[in-house]
Amino acid sequence: MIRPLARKVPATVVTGFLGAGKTTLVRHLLENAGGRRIALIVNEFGDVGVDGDLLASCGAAGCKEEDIVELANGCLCCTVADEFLPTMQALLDRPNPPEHILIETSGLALPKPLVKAFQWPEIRSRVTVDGVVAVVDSCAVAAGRFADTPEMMAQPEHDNPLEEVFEDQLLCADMVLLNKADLLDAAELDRVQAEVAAALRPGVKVVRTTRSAVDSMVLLGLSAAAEDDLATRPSHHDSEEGHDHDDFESFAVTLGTIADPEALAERLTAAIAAHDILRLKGFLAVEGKAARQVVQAVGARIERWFDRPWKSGEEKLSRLVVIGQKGLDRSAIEAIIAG
Ligand SMILES: Nc1nc2c(ncn2[C@@H]2O[C@H](COP(=O)(O)OP(=O)(O)OP(=O)(O)O)[C@@H](O)[C@H]2O)c(=O)[nH]1
Repeated sequence: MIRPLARKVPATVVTGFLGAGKTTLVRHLLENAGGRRIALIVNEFGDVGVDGDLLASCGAAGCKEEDIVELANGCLCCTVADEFLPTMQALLDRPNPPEHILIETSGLALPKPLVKAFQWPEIRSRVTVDGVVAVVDSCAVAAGRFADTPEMMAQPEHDNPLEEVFEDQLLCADMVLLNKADLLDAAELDRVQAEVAAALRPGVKVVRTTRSAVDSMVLLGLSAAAEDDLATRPSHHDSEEGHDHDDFESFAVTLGTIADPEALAERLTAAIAAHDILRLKGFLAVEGKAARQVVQAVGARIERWFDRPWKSGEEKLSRLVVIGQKGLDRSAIEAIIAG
């Protein structure tokens, strides 16, 4: 009897700048998996694993803790050989392998080196990149977050690290979500769409979303085989062997139990306004509360909610990760946050 060739396991790479809505998308996909067994690989910038932790506690039927793998050591696009390939192999070798693999990259990762890793002989015959999905913070684009400042324009050969990362993510995409559509009006969204479309390969589908809500059947079935057409996906870093993230930095702020979370939120707002903080996120232990509070800040916008009770034996600590471009004044930011 001739056995049919085993179908390759599709993998979706979720890219997008810091705070665009990648974890929100992953959660939406897991909640709408339609019974599919999905494994998730999460990589974050900064040493506090907020995304994986949030997903592990989301309680969605398609989201089992053992199916979430966190790759914490640095950037996924730079550690493919040491971290990513063994992780993929281990997932594929499971007695009950996943039917789809989702990879949430850090907001500062370049997707192309990761897609390239799918050409490695060890995994090439077993898994394919079904699609690269770029989540865009439409609000940040509208605010000119990725555009050159007049000072940058004044320099003849200027680099804008934010713009380069953002463009690399768009240039590699098979599908783009113009997310946070709820925060803009139609005319602003039209402008954002025109700006984003200029950086896309021909034929890439653009969808406007709020809270990354998109049809999971469409998004998890793009059949792009992206590893086979890398030449059509240019990158600012094509001529480099690897790339580093020297342009960006992060640090964690650890606080005890917070008596007045409102006052802390005001101090966070003040710190974000006074310093160029791109992203701030983490968990708070609030005095008198059995549940931990999630803090999510992207630019000036801060969201907070209680997600789950502290587990017994878990250290009740408040930890926030702060991410920005190189040169953040850590002690000044810590002083504002500490109050
Ligand atoms: N108003 C609004 N907020 C959104 C939307 N999508 C996500 N958010 C919020 O934006 C913040 C960041 O969302 P995440 O999904 O964590 O973003 P991310 O891309 O995973 O962030 P990093 O992993 O840190 O790069 C959270 O506070 C979300 O609740 C949206 O469509 N509209």
